[in-house]
Amino acid sequence: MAAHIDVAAAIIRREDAIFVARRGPNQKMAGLWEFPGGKIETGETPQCCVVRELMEELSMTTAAGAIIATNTHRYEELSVNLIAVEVQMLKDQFTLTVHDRADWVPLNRLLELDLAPADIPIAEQVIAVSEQRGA
Ligand SMILES: Nc1nc2c([nH]c(=O)n2[C@H]2C[C@H](O)[C@@H](COP(=O)(O)OP(=O)(O)OP(=O)(O)O)O2)c(=O)[nH]1
Repeated sequence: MAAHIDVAAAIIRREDAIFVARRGPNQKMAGLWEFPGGKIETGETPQCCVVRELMEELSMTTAAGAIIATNTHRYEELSVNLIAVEVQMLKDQFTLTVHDRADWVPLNRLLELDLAPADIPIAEQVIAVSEQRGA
């Protein structure tokens, strides 16, 4: 049976744009765009995980809110349960360490990115939620 992991990913919104990062050359799935985050450790909430990972990988100071979307994707050898958490940046700064690019992408262009496969349904749910909220 394929290994299974729970991963928390940050949905950081600024006006009509979402923060995305591209997986760096030393990471699995290098070159694909993702919502930054990482594996949830035992006993950790998705919110604690995402705040910790954003600090570790991007030196970003954040606060996490509600879970906005989830998706389980089966890669060849790994099943990833991706939990997308709404996150606020508390300071407008970050530093790339594991990613090689980051960008703010308008919601209506999110699906044009070469996203990690698990992230496509998450992006669709984020777009749907924003449309329901009327913004
Ligand atoms: N962080 C993150 N990982 C994702 C996304 N989509 C997706 O399929 N993944 C996969 C890639 C990896 O197999 C796994 C999380 O890996 P990671 O490398 O970011 O997590 P981590 O920092 O805790 O891992 P590690 O380097 O310590 O091994 O989930 C996403 O949007 N964000």
